[in-house]
Amino acid sequence: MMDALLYSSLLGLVVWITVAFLRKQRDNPKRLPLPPGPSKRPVIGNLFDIPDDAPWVTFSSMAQKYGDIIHLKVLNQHTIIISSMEAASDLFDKRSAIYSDRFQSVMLTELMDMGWSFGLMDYGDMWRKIRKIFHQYYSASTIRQYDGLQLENVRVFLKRLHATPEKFFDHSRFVFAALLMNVTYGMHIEDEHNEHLVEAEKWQHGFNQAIQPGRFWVDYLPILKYIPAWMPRANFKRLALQWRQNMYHARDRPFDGAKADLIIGTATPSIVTEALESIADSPDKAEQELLTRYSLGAAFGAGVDTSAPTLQLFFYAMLTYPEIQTKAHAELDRVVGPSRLPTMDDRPNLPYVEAILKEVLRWKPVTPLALPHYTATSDEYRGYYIPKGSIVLGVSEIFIDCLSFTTCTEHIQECLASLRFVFVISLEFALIIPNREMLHDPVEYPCPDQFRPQRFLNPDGSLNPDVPDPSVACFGFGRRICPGRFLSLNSLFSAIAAVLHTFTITPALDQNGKPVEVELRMQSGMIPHPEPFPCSIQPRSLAAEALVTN
Ligand code: HEM
Repeated sequence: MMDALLYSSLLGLVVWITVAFLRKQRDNPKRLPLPPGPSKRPVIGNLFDIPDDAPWVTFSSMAQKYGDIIHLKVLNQHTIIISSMEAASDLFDKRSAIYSDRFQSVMLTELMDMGWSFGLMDYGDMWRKIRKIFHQYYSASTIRQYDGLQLENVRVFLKRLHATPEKFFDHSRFVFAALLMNVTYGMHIEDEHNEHLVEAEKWQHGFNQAIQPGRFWVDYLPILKYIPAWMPRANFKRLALQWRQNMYHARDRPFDGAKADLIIGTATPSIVTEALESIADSPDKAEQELLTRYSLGAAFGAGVDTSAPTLQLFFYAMLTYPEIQTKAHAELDRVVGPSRLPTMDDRPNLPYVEAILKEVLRWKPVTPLALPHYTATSDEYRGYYIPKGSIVLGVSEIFIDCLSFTTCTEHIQECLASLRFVFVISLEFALIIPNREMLHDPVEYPCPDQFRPQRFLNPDGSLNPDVPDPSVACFGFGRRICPGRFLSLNSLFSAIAAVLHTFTITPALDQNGKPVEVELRMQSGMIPHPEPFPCSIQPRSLAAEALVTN
C-alpha cells in the first residue's frame, strides 16, 4: 500500500516536472535568459524586495543598478519593470496586442468580485462593449451637457471652503464624489455621511490596497484563496468580504434607485436614466442593462481618487507660488469680473488658469505607475525572454526625485544624468508619445521640478500649442487611455477657476503669528495622495465672499 502511494507520488512528480519543462521549452524555445534583476531567494523570490510603501522608489533605484528592463519574481509571479522610453515604446506601443491586458489580481477580481470592472479586464470583446457604453456618456462631445451640474457642485464646494477652510482636503474630495454621483445617478449628496458615499469610499479604500502589486500574498499564491475567512491570519479574506459588500452597495444601490425612480416617473435625469431609456426597446435589454451597470460602476472609483489629489496639489502649488495666484486673480478679474463666477464659456478666455491646470497635472502626476499591465503571450525583447502572464510596470519616481533638487541647473544635470528615469512617468506614455513629450523632460519642460504655468504660454499670454500638453500624457495612452479624462479636465478647470476667483490661499499661521512652512509628503499607493497640510483660505474681497455665500 505504502509502495503504491510512493510510486504514484513519484510518477506524479515526474509528470509535473516533464509538463513544466515542455511548457518552458514551448514558450522559450531559444532558452533566452530573463531580464536582469536582484537575486531571488528560494521559493519566495523577490518578495521582500518590493516594499508596500512607495514601491516605485525601490524600482527606480533597482533600475539604476540593473538597467531599464528588470525582472522580479515573487513566488510564481513574474514582474517586469520598464524604465526607459525606448523599451516602453517598443513594448507598449509597437506590441500593444501583447501588452494591453491587465493583471488579474485574485484579491480584486475573485475575492472582491471586481471582474466586472472594465478598468481591470483583459483587452477583449467584453472590455470593448463596456468601454463603448462608458464613452457614450463621458466623451468630449457629451460632457458639456453636465456643465450646469458641475457649476452647482462647485458652488457647494466654495460654500464648504468658506465655512470650514481647514477641511479643504475633505472638500476637494467631496466635490468630485458628489459630482460623479450627481451626473451618473442623479443623486444629490448633502454631505460626507451619505450612506452611498460612505460605502463607495470604503470600497475605494479597499481597492487602493488591493491594486498595489505585492500587497496581498494571495495574488502570488492563489491557492490561499481557499483558506476559510475565520482562520487566524486570513485577514485578507475578511477584508475582501467587507470590501466586496461595500462595492455591491456602491455599484448597485444608486443604480437600482435611479432605475426604480424612472419606473415610477420621479427620476432626476442622469446618465443611468438616459442609458436605461435608450435600451428600453432593445431585444437584449437585460444584458445591456447589466453592461451599463458595470460600465457606470467604474466611474466613481476611477474618478474621485485621481481628481481629488490633483485638486489638493493645486492648493499646495498656490501656497508655494503666491505670485502665480496673483496673476491668475488679475486674469479672472479682467475676464469674469466681480459679479459672477467663471463658467465653462469663459474657459477659452482664461489661458493663465488653463496653464495652471496643465502645470498641476504635469508637476506631480497622481498616477505614477498608471495601472499594471499584463502580457497576453510570452515575448522576446532585446534577447530576453518575457514570460506570458508577467506584470509589466513603468517606474515614474523621477518626478519625486526631481522635487529634491533646488536649482534649475542642478536639476537639469541630475535629470540628464538619469534621463532614462525621466522617460517613465508612466509606462502608458510609451504607447504614443515620443521622448520629448515626457512630463519631466527637462528639454521640453525646463526646470521641470518648478511650478511654472507660463511654460505653456506665448509671450502675449495665449496658450502655446507647441508645448506638449501634459493632460494627454497623464491619462495614459493607446487602448487603455483614461475614458473619464474629458469630464475630469472640465471639472478640475471649473473648481480651480472658481477657487482662484473667490479665495486667496496663503500659509497658515502658527500660535506666534508666523507662517507655517509646509513640506509636501505623498502617501503611498498606486495613486499616491498628498498628505494633508495646513493653509489659510480666505475670501479675496467682500464681493467675492458675497459670490460664495449667496
Ligand atoms: C486627474 C484625474 C484622472 C487621472 C490622472 C486619470 C488617469 C488614468 C490613468 C493613468 C488610467 C490608466 C490608463 C492605462 O492603463 O493606460 C486611467 C484609467 C481609467 N480612468 Fe482615469 N484618470 C482621471 C480621472 C478619471 C475620471 C474622472 C474618470 C471617470 C469619470 C476616470 C475613469 C477611468 C476608467 C474607467 C479607466 C479604466 C480604462 C480602461 O482600463 O480601459 N478617470 N485613468
